[in-house]
Amino acid sequence: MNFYKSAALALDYLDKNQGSVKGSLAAAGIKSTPGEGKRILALIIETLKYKPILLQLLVIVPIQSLEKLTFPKKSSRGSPSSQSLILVILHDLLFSSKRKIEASDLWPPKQSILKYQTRLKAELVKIQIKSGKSRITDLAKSSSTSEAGDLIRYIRYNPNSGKSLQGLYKELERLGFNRLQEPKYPLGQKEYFLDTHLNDVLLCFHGSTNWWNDNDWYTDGGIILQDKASCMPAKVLMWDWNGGEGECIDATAAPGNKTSYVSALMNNQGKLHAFERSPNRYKTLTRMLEKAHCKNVIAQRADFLESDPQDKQYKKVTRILLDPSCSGSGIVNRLDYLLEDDVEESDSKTERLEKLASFQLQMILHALKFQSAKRIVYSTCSIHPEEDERVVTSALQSKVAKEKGWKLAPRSQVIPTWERRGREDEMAGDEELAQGVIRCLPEDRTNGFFVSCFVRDDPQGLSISAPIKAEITSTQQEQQKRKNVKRPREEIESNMEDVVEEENLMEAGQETQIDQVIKEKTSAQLERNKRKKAAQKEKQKAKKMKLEE
Ligand SMILES: C[S@@+](CC[C@H](N)C(=O)[O-])C[C@H]1O[C@@H](n2cnc3c(N)ncnc32)[C@H](O)[C@@H]1O
Repeated sequence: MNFYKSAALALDYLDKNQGSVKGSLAAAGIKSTPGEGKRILALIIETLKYKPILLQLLVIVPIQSLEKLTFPKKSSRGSPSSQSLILVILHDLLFSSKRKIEASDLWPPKQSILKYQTRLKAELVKIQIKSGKSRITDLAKSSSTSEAGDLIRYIRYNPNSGKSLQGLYKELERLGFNRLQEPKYPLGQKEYFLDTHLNDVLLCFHGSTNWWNDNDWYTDGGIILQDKASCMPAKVLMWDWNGGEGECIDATAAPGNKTSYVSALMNNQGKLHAFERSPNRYKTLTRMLEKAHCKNVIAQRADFLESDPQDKQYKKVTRILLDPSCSGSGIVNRLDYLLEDDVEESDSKTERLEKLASFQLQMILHALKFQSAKRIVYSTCSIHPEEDERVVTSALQSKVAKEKGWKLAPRSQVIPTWERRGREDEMAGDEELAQGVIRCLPEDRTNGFFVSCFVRDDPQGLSISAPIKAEITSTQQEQQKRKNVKRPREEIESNMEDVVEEENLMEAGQETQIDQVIKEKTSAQLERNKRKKAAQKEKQKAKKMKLEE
């Protein structure tokens, strides 16, 4: 295979699964000689360094739509996506030492791209001048979000504080800040703009800014430091909310940034039930809610899985936020994770992901049972499909989801203007489902993140079938059993604090309807693992035999 195609395939794999560059070659099924392998690796790493600039160029010169025949929207099986192929070829044309595409002049992708080379080079020079770089290769560094100039610090305005947004603008004016009407990257030290997806509440500043230190706006809870992606679940949850609708639950609340945002979107009125299981984190939650002036939150140190969905106190709950513990793989420092060799790690990593996925599914299935719920947002700060699309797909296929009429909200209700959507091939090839969910990656200037939203029309009008009734009555027994089960899990929470805690996951022999779904999923995953291990062993054996020859 042409080495551009191999590199593009590996890029596709990385975009979908993350992991190390080295691992991506093998995982994408790319066979190469050692020399070739090194060349492909170098091309992938270099392309990733320049990817934001290359994407910027492709907005100005949209090669894929200009050359649809060469670069189709859907690539054939075993071929790389057109975007990745364009990226690796463009890299060589614009940034490699020879500044040329190393392929036959008759190769159609080369011919198509060369048609635009004059324009591409001119636009690149414009970007270079605008960013004040003396050499084109310096653009690689400035495109990295690890450089403060391109990093954005997000500030959420908190209306619960009683302070006005106009007051915040005034304060910023006093401090010498200039509000821009449009996003700009990199931002100047004294510039800011309103985020285009959460425009009325999220302010974007230069990465090195820290004007809030010792400022009353921060100490009085008028602003909250919160990553953009972490604001999305609350925004999606409260879509089309009107105060008279009912109450809300935040099932996994600490440290509480999403809770306080939901509270603000409820105008600090009505009731928001917040669960937090860990005693220490519960303390943090209550401190945080106090600082954020939340008056409508009823916080309890309790396990959400032990709550009774039929309990009278939750009768009015129509919306549930579910942001459970996850691997935290979305919280990454750009390219660092790509360079590590993770072969040794992969087995325990898979196991850990499986445990997390089972727990996450269990949480969703429990939330789906709440009698009046009609909107449930499930989010993670993970970039692994195992914790994201696959968990959502399993939940949709569950008995409780089917019987209670749950489906996935359409894109129009889930921040439709956000471009990066779900991975279709991780959702049974269903484009509509994939469009309904949101993914964020560090190159979007956010943490890696995932947001999905389950909806149903009229929970009150649904008649509860006999098997579901039985499931409901067994819930309390399940809850009692769970209290005695010890389950290990590592957790990294959404705002960059690492927390390792022991927790109950599952214990053999306690089979409920929920556990059955989880078990099915887990055994399929274990089977896959077994096959992978056997293949690895075979490979090692073959290698050893070769050496002995
Ligand atoms: C990812 S963090 C939530 C972050 C939070 N939503 C925020 O934005 O600030 C997950 C939290 O859920 C809590 N948790 C995990 N399982 C739980 C359960 N079964 N019931 C209640 N809380 C749980 C963990 O202790 C942890 O504090």
